[in-house]
Amino acid sequence: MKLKDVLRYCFLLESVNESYLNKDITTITQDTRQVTKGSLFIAIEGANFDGHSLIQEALEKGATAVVVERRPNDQTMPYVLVPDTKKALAEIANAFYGNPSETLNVVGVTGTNGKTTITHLVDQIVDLLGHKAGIIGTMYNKIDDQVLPTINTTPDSITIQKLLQQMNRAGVSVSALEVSSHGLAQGRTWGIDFDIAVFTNLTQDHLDFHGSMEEYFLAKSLLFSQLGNSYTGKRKLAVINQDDSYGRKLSQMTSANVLTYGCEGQGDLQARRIRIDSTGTSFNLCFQEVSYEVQTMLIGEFNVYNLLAAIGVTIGLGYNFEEVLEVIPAIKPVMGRFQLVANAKKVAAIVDYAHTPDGLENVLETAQEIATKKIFCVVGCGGDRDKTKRPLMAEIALKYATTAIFTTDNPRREEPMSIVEDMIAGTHQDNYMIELDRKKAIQLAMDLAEEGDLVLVAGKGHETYQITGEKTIHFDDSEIISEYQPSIEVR
Ligand SMILES: CC(=O)N[C@H]1[C@@H](OP(=O)(O)OP(=O)(O)OC[C@H]2O[C@@H](n3ccc(=O)[nH]c3=O)[C@H](O)[C@@H]2O)O[C@H](CO)[C@@H](O)[C@@H]1O[C@H](C)C(=O)N[C@@H](C)C(=O)N[C@H](CCC(=O)O)C(=O)O
Ligand SMILES: Nc1ncnc2c1ncn2[C@@H]1O[C@H](COP(=O)(O)OP(=O)(O)OP(=O)(O)O)[C@@H](O)[C@H]1O
Ligand SMILES: N[C@H](CCC[C@H](N)C(=O)O)C(=O)O
Ligand SMILES: [Mg+2]
Repeated sequence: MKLKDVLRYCFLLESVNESYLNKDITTITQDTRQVTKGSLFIAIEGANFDGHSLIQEALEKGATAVVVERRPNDQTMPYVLVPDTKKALAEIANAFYGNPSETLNVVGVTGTNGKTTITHLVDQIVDLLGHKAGIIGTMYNKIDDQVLPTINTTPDSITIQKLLQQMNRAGVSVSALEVSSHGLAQGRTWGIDFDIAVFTNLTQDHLDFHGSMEEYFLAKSLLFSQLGNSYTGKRKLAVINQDDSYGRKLSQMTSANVLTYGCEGQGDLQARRIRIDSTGTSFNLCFQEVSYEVQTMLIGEFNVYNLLAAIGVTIGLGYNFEEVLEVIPAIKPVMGRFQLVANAKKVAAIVDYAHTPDGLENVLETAQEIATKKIFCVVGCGGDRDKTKRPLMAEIALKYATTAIFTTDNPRREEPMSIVEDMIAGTHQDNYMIELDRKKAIQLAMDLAEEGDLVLVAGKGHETYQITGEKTIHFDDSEIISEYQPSIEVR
């Protein structure tokens, strides 16, 4: 593709001369390590590196031109000056991969908790109705049945646009994207023509990155500014949790049409009479003054919210409402989200990805509804992440659990014991134990649990690894539970 075509969606402050604009671009990249002959290199200022300091290296490796937001000292080099290279990266990726979101139905899901669950619910509904779906998110990226590994929940713009192009080529009709606040703040989703945007909730997380809840909310709200309105010919819909105060604010802020949902008596889609047991959840769904009985294998009120959001998305997609309701009982729970794991002790053992105060509270509330006796909660907090959520998570564990066992999550570059110390700092309760070895902590909870008790292992859900320092080892909470053998003697 010619450079001028690659740049067609960009706002250029200064461009290289005509002869360069007609040169062929073989690849686009923001990483000098991936530059080959004919690449277009886009300089990004990141947390560790400033790509602008690497433009000479990119040219030496054969880049045809570089895209910058600061004019280089050597103005004879082939450069393109733009106001914002992160935005330009997204626009360039969009052009290079053929503007795939124009033809795909793209659903963006944002909020503190529920993104992975909702994208998987949408994926399953679309699939059960006989269409092809794709996912970009925390656990993996998925193009119809093809599963690809991922690093970020919301990848960089080039990866996203490439995946969307592959989805288009594979005949996917609906692509469900998890849109993280980091992704929004770093402009990874600019250039995507979203059709539907979902807001789940906003509670404390990532304050290390955003600084305050206001900034965090502002980042989340960018998805809804980007959604635009319906005057472009495409149907645009914002699906918003009406029970969340930030959700109510967003409804006022977006220029798109809004469909609200909730469980507290407000919203276009409402769940009433929610009943929860260890096999699933049932509720009455009220929509346009008609009430429908819904049954799902998913457990917990928080999952009712997730299901309402997914149903809202299908309304936005124009699917037949009754047909959607018919497939709901067939939807399978999402891996690592209130996942019941069979075990030799025959106790209710649950693995869940709750890694925020609100997530943990929701899950423990649900646990309380199905537990008949004691609750043991194994939980830790991630290293190199928001420290202020640590004591809040410990407090919640201590409030709901008979005994909490504090352990490691992914300590990353932090000292495991100091993370636990942050968790218990200030607590006056003593119903906890500390076992830093997560495997031993899970086994300890299983040892202590008796018939009728419940063990909740929180924080890592589907993860199959543990990161300590620079080392990543295989680690799987559910594997430890299912392989657990009761010892004769209780430790
Ligand atoms: C702090 C953060 O968000 N970092 C993200 C960011 O990387 P960065 O800013 O550190 O980049 P950098 O290393 O400073 O490099 C700057 C630029 O120089 C380039 N470079 C660098 C070195 C070199 O030799 N040559 C070169 O060209 C890089 O390619 C880059 O373009 O941009 C990268 C590309 O988009 C991301 O992969 C990376 O995510 C890291 C891995 C990460 O852990 N991020 C987490 C915090 C995150 O984003 N999490 C959210 C989910 C959160 C949630 O639960 O909601 C997510 O969406 O994953
Ligand atoms: N709607 C919800 N409201 C509150 N808590 C929820 C909700 N849905 C899920 N949770 C809790 O949050 C955890 C994470 O859920 P999920 O993976 O769907 O969220 P996410 O937004 O994708 O998280 P991440 O930001 O890590 O990608 C679940 O394991 C559960 O404990
Ligand atoms: N997307 C979240 C996931 C946290 C999961 C938890 N297990 C941890 O490692 O802290 C984050 O990166 O903050
Ligand atoms: Mg997720």
